[in-house]
Amino acid sequence: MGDSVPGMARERLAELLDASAEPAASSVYRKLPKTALSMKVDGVGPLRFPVSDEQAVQLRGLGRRARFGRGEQTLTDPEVRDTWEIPKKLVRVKRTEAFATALDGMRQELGLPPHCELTPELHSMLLYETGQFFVAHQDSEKDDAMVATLVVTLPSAHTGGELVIEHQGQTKKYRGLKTAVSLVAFYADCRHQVLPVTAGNRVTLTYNLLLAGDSQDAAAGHPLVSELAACLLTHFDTPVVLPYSHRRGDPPARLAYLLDHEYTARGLSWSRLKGSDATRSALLRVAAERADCEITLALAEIQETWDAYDPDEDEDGWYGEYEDEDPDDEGSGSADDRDYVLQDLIETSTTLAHWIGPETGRLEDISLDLSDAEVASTTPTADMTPYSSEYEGYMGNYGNTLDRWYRRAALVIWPRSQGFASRAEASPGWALDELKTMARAGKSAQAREAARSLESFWHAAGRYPGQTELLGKALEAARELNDAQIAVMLLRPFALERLSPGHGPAVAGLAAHYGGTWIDALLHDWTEGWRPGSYGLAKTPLEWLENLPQLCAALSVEGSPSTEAARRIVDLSWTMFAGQVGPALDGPLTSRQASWLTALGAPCCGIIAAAAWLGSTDVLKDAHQLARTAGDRAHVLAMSTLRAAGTRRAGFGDLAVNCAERIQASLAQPQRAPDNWSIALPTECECELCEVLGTFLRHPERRALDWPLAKDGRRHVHGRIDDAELPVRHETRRQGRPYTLVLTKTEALFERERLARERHEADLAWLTNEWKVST
Ligand SMILES: O=C(O)CCC(=O)C(=O)O
Ligand SMILES: [Fe+2]
Repeated sequence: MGDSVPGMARERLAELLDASAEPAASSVYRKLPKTALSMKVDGVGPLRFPVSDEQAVQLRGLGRRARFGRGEQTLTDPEVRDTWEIPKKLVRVKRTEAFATALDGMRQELGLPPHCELTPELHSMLLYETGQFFVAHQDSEKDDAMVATLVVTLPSAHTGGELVIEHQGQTKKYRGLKTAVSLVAFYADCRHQVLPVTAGNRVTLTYNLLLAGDSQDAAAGHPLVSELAACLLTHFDTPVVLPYSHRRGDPPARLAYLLDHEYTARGLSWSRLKGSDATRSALLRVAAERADCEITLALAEIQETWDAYDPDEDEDGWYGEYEDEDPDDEGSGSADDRDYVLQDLIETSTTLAHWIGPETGRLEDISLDLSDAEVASTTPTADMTPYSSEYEGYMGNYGNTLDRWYRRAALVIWPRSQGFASRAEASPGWALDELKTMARAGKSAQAREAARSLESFWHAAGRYPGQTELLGKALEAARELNDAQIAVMLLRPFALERLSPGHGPAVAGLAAHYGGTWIDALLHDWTEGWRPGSYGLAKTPLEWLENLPQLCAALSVEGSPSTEAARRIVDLSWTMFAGQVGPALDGPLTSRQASWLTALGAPCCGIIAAAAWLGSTDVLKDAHQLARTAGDRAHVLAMSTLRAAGTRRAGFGDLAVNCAERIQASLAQPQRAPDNWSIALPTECECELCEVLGTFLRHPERRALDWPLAKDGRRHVHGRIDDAELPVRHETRRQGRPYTLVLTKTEALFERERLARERHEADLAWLTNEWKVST
């Protein structure tokens, strides 16, 4: 089977389930000789077939107006139901073998498996005289086992009185006979009615048909089961074709078969599956069992991205030229999802978000991304109704796209032999607990083998939600498994910035157990994402750096390898921080730079405090070096670091002194003369335009410049002024060709310098008070 075509088994399975969904028939008919049944009614005696007018009159004498149910009530209303009901206790029916045989044939035609049996339970005997009827209704299921109704029409001369049965838009009509018994059985969800009798009398017996045998077992004998099981075996035995290559990978780890009805997380349960889902699930459960697989119910989040367009959109409207000052029009449409024309499906992503825990039987949150090779469905997702959608105008990568989000229930199936790995991928926290429990119970070899089975996907563990808790569990399991290699495998996917002070004792324990070299290698792996080119100073590491002192304190067990680990963590943190910040300290201070550097104060303070506490002199030396970098940016960083530290503290002394000196030097500079309008342009560009701009800006008296300049030139000059946040207003006078760029120096030039002096004075006073810096 290893060389089957990938994906074929999945498609076949979906086709088979498509065919299975509809029972062979929803109502079935049999005609029997009048000898198939004999009856006696107390007060009338044995009935003779066809039922004569005289016996009909006698029956009517015993009858009472038939009731019908509506909600909780039982009512009589001749507008709804006009028929006589003969009290059941007066009625004796004897059914022959022929009757039983007919019923078994009907069972089969209704699509119920052979090991199941339909047991008729007499519900009522009814007499419809000329003109009587029963309007359309659905029978209530009076018994949990009731699946259908059987109507037996006794032989009698009559016209009209047809039994009309509807199901899924189809209508069937059955009529009674004068000389034979007719049987009609129909599923309980069929609507049906009795048309008015136009002549004679119609006499019927109605039965509840009870299904014996488990409804899940009901699928056991189904002819499709063995083929479905074969599809599963092939699916789990056929290597997938890897995307973007023609190489074969491993066979799929699981199969998720998407169901057709909607379910809420709360409403998801085997016993409440709707319509065709119930039939298909019952079949797949039996097939999974036969193929030695495990199966559970899950909820999937699906996102489809379609290449789409809006038929109403005027094409020029999107791409028309616009002047540089005009705001860029947002391309997102607001029209209804169904107004767009779908072209190609670009991408689908399917994630399982919840499932019924295979062991607990309770709904659990999980997060498992499925590959296309792991998903099958009979109804394509595009035929369902999305719960949300979003249209995006031209973005560069594709043309216009329409994203749609759906929620679908799914049956998730995996080979029992891979049960641990398969479940671990969906809920890694469960897996880690399980490993710990196994190891603690003395089943070390088994636990290690189970842990090794995670290797192929465990690298993704660092992306699961709830990292702090998960890392805590991984640290525990890594210790219990008592195997240095497996421990690294379990821990490697996490990142250093996931480590919180709460993890300290566990890490200290691991370092003591597996040794300094081991923990060093792990820390190296954990900072993979910190190296240049990975990502900038994202939010999490910044906050994490603030808490470094607490983490180091938690790690520092006297003279143990974990104190070394703490030092190493501080080293790595400083290298990352300095690598990111150092090169950015050069250049003018804009408001954007200032707020970025201000936010870096607390993280920088975290590193210095931790380094001071651990006595990491190299880090401290380096930090002070960085803070002494020339320019306003380094000063802002140094000041905000001191502000974060709050008051005089070990490790920060040099920094405070250095800041104070810098401020004093700045305040010693003469103030700007009130008529000096000279502004420096940062030297970043040496083009001709910037030369003109620079000359104008430097000029101590000139305040305004009228500059005829074409669009591209104007845009460049705007850019320079805005980027450096210069106190210069720029406007375009739209007259003549080219337009004229009008530049005007503003009063902000003086105001800013005044504010800067004030800030310096305040900072100096604070440094003198809090840090005891002598001035
Ligand atoms: O008399 C019949 O044919 C059907 C009666 C019926 O629908 C009922 O009793 O619910
Ligand atoms: Fe009925």
